[in-house]
Order: sequence, then C-alpha cells, then structure tokens
Amino acid sequence: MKIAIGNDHAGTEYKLAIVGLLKSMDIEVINHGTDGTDGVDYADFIHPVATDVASGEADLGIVVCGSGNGACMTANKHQEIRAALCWNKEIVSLAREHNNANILGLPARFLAIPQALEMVRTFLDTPFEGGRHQRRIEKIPCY
Ligand SMILES: O=C(CO)[C@H](O)[C@H](O)[C@H](O)COP(=O)(O)O
Repeated sequence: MKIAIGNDHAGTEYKLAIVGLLKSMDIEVINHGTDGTDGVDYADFIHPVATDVASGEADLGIVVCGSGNGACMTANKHQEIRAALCWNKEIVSLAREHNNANILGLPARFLAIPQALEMVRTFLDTPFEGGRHQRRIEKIPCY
C-alpha cells in the first residue's frame, strides 16, 4: 500500500506523527507536505496528494490543515477525489463504509495526536460497503 500525505504549517506535527505510524506499518509514504512551521498556503501541498490518488500513484491520501476545511476543499476539486473531513473515528468509518472516501482530511487544531493516529488506523482498516452506496457515490461528480 502507498499513501500520499500533504499538510500546511498547522498540520506538520500531526503529519510527522502519521508518517511515523505508517512507516511502522511498512506502508510506503509520499510526503507532499511542508515539514516546517512557517506559514504556507495549503493548496500548494494538497493538490499533489489529490493528483497522486486520482492517478493511482497512491492508493489513498491523507491531508491535514488547521481546520481540515481548506485541505478537503482543495482535494475535492479533483473529479476522482472523495476527501472526507473527519473529527472522530466513527465519522472515519462511515466515510469509508458509505462514501468510499479516498482521502482522509484531519483538522489538526481540533484533535490530539493519539486521536488522529487512531483515525488513520480506522481509515486504513475499514472497507467500502458498496451496494446502495456505490450508486450514490457515482452520482457525486455529475455537476
Ligand atoms: O485553511 C485552513 C482553514 O481551512 C487551515 O485551517 C489553515 O491551516 C489555516 O487557515 C492556517 O491559519 P494560519 O492563521 O495562517 O496559521
């Protein structure tokens, strides 16, 4: 499995913790985020994640910014992307089971790091249910 990850300055500490978790699981990581804490513009670091997931270069993506909104809004501009802004592991499960989310969006300023790591594990472990949800997600990119 290969994961693309991106973040702005608000998400750096979280991104580094997530990369550590993924590497401990022998998961390959493509790091498109800033590794610093100087202010940057999230879109510059999130579009490459969405491009990797959309092209199949990465299996899934993870994006992190302060609220998670800017990161998800950016990723969701790509037709093939379903980026889900999540704030607990139950929402993450639903984002995978019902929405087949291919990018997890995390709001760093509203999560503790252990909680974010648990959400990442849930994102990776939870399969899409298909069925009625397949029909529904096929209607998302129509407009
Ligand atoms: O873009 C965002 C909001 O959707 C992110 O939360 C950013 O991380 C945030 O706006 C950064 O804010 P800052 O005041 O420039 O640190």
